[in-house]
Amino acid sequence: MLFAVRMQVDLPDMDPNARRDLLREEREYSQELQRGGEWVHIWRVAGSYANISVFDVTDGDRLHEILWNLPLFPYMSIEVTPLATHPSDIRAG
Ligand SMILES: O=C(O)CC1=CCC(=O)O1
Repeated sequence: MLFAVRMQVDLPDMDPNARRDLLREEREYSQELQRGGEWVHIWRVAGSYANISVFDVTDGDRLHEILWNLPLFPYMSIEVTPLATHPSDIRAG
């Protein structure tokens, strides 16, 4: 199942080393899922500390598990949009 996910990040003031470590953990976690094929796209939302990502996962439970375990999850607002095939998509056959 494909899902589009918008993640808005709102980090509180924190120790600079803790912030650096947190962002490194987030990048490593995200890149591992990208290499595994479940995190298909990640795009920065221009002008905002947010991203729009596309996930290809078995079901909503798996997406929830991925999002819940994001190191930045406590500092994010997340919107999930399930995706379906568009009838005008020339690749859909
Ligand atoms: O910077 C962001 O948009 C938050 C984020 C999610 C995965 C990642 O590597 O950064």
